[in-house]
Amino acid sequence: MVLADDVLTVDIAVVGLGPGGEALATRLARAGLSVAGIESRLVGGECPYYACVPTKMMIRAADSLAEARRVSQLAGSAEVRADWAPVAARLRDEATDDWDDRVAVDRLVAEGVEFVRGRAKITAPGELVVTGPDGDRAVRARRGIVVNPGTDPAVPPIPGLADAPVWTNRDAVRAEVVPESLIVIGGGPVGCEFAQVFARFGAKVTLLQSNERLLPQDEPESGALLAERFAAEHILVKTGVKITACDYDGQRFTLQIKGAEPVTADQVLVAAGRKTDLAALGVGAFGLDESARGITVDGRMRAADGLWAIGDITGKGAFTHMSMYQSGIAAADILGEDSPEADYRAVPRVTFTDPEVGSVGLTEAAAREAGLAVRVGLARIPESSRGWIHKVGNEGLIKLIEDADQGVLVGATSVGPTGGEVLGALAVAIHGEVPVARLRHMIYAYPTFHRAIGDAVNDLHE
Ligand SMILES: Cc1cc2nc3c(=O)[nH]c(=O)nc-3n(C[C@H](O)[C@H](O)[C@H](O)COP(=O)(O)OP(=O)(O)OC[C@H]3O[C@@H](n4cnc5c(N)ncnc54)[C@H](O)[C@@H]3O)c2cc1C
Ligand SMILES: NC(=O)c1ccc[n+]([C@@H]2O[C@H](COP(=O)([O-])OP(=O)(O)OC[C@H]3O[C@@H](n4cnc5c(N)ncnc54)[C@H](O)[C@@H]3O)[C@@H](O)[C@H]2O)c1
Repeated sequence: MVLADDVLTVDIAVVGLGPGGEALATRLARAGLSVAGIESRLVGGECPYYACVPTKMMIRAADSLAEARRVSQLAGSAEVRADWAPVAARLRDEATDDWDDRVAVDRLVAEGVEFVRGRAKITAPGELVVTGPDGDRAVRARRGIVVNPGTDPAVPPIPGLADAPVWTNRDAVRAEVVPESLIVIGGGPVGCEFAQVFARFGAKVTLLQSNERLLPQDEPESGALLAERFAAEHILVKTGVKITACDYDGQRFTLQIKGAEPVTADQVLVAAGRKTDLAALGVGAFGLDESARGITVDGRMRAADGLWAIGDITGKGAFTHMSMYQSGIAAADILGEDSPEADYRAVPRVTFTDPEVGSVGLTEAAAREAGLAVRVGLARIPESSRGWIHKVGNEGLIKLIEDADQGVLVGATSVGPTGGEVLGALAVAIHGEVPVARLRHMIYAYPTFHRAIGDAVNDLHE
């Protein structure tokens, strides 16, 4: 790298070090390129500090409480007293180093990446200005710029909401105590995961969802099943609601709801989706539309000549595994390596509620909308041998979507106690285009949860 006139000149600048950006900067530096890694908050991004890792630790703890509470129906008796303190300590000490990225920064620097702390704005192709704690720094990237800026929590434009001390996911993972009562706004993956965790730790939870169902990106059967479980755990779910105002009196929050009674709680958690800001990133310098929600990329992650984009911003699925997948493809393109282009036919996603909700590929509705000759197969986990043996906590299902013309699966859902793990087999079937006829003659181990896949295959019908 060359420093001239206070300009940091490198081969590649990586803006935003989420999971994919961090991996990409490291890989390019290892390959011998000079790389500037630019991060305004924490190296590693949302996933290790505010999202996947801390929330899954919370879920692990909450699930252990739920299992202990099931003892009375299976194995005697157990007295369970929830305590948030070990969870808060684990998130602070084990997961996030008290939300400190020193270890990650040192690792990056040891790999040869020039780390720049600050917010980058692209000013021209190959040129950026980074505004950091010590002022502005110019960066020139000779071969191009990779953006991995992720998203921020969106707070809906409800009067009074933005001014009140509501939580987003970034506050909820730092909670030192569980509120006595909690309103969760949003019934997507974030809202559902947090609602169940805090309810299992004793909060009286009300979940307000504008859509008619929970997890609207998934099959309707999944959301319905989750709603049943939430009801059994005394989580009050209201769907199809329109929140019209938020009042905060210094202690309690009251949300006004159109055509219904207001709801009051000690805390509000906003989990209503994510937002992006392409103007702040300056991608207009490459001729891109800065009012768009995301950045369109080709199969090699190219957004323009000298600009690559990876992660949530590409709109291909807001998951860490997507960020990492696209990171590998962009790296291969930059390094001139031979690599297949991106293939999004079998994108898996898992919401880690209990039961876990996993899905891959197309939903039934999406397959029909695409004009495919759809056949659907369904198997209920409680009706399977393993489900019956498992007894309490056995809710779940397998739903398969076949393209009958091709004789292959194009979509699948796996809900159940290990729904996310069972999903692996279905992702292989879709990704590998395994003929349904072959799946029908496969041997599924007895008595596993995944054996229900065989039942769903046998159920495939128009
Ligand atoms: C509560 C929650 C739970 C989740 N759980 C899961 C899960 O279990 N599994 C899963 O696969 N996914 C999960 N996700 C999604 C996952 O967190 C993201 O998909 C993942 O972090 C990948 O995002 P990314 O690579 O696009 O960028 P991010 O992780 O969002 O990182 C982007 C980084 O870029 C930085 N940045 C942005 N703009 C600039 C700029 N101009 N200059 C410098 N730096 C900048 C930001 O500070 C940030 O650190 C969850 C999300 C949430 C909110
Ligand atoms: N396990 C995982 O992989 C995981 C977990 C959490 C999040 N994520 C990813 O993070 C992203 C963000 O998740 P999310 O759940 O925040 O967003 P989302 O967009 O998936 O869901 C937000 C929900 O909030 C509802 N909503 C929006 N405005 C509302 C309002 N004013 N009142 C009531 N409800 C309202 C919507 O109907 C929607 O269902 C998703 O793309 C998801 O894939 C992944």
